[in-house]
Amino acid sequence: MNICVFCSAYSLDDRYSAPAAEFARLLGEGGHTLVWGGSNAGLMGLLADEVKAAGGKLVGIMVEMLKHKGYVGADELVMTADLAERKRELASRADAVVVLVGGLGTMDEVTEVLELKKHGMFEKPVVLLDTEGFYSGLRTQLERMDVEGFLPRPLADLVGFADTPAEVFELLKA
Ligand SMILES: C/C(=C\CNc1ncnc2c1ncn2[C@@H]1O[C@H](COP(=O)(O)O)[C@@H](O)[C@H]1O)CO
Repeated sequence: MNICVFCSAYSLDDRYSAPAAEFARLLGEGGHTLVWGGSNAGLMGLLADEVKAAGGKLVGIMVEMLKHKGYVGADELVMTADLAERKRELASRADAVVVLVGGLGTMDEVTEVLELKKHGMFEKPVVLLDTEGFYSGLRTQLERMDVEGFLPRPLADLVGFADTPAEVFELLKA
C-alpha cells in the first residue's frame, strides 16, 4: 500500500518522535511505501530513515522552494512547482493518508484531503494518529461540525482516529 503521511518538519521530543518511529517501523515491516513531502527535516526525516531501515520504500514529493531540505536516498523523488501541485501529487499517489503530529503545514494538507473527501473527490482512508491527545482539540471541533450539521456526510466517513501506531494499521485494514 502507498501510505501518504503528513507530519511535522520539526524535531520533536521523545513523546512525539518515539510513536512516529514506531509507526514508521510498522509501515516498513509491512512492505508498504511511504509517500511523503520528501524532506530530511525533523519528524519527516526521522520517518523516512525508520521506514527505510525497516525495509519500506520511499517516494518523496518535494516542492521547489524547499529542495535544499530534500531527503537523500529516496527510491523516487518528484519535484513539484508549488505547494498546491505537491498536495495534488501526494493525494493522487496515496492509497491511504495518515496524519502524525504536525503544525500548520500538516493542517493545510489534512484540511485539503478532508475537503476533497467531503465533496466525494477523494475516497481513500484518512487516519489521524492522536499521539498524546495532540489532536483532541481538532477532534472536538470536527465532532461539533458533525453534530451541528456542518458536514454533508458523517465524520466517520471522512476520518478515523487512532491512539497507537498499531491501531492505525488496524483501521487501514478495516
Ligand atoms: C523546517 C524547515 C523546513 C521545512 N521543510 C519542509 N520540507 C518539506 N515539506 C515540508 C516542509 N515544511 C513543511 N512541509 C510540508 O508540510 C508538512 C509539515 O509542516 P509542519 O508545519 O511542520 O506541520 C509536511 O507534511 C510537509 O509535506 C527549516 O529547517
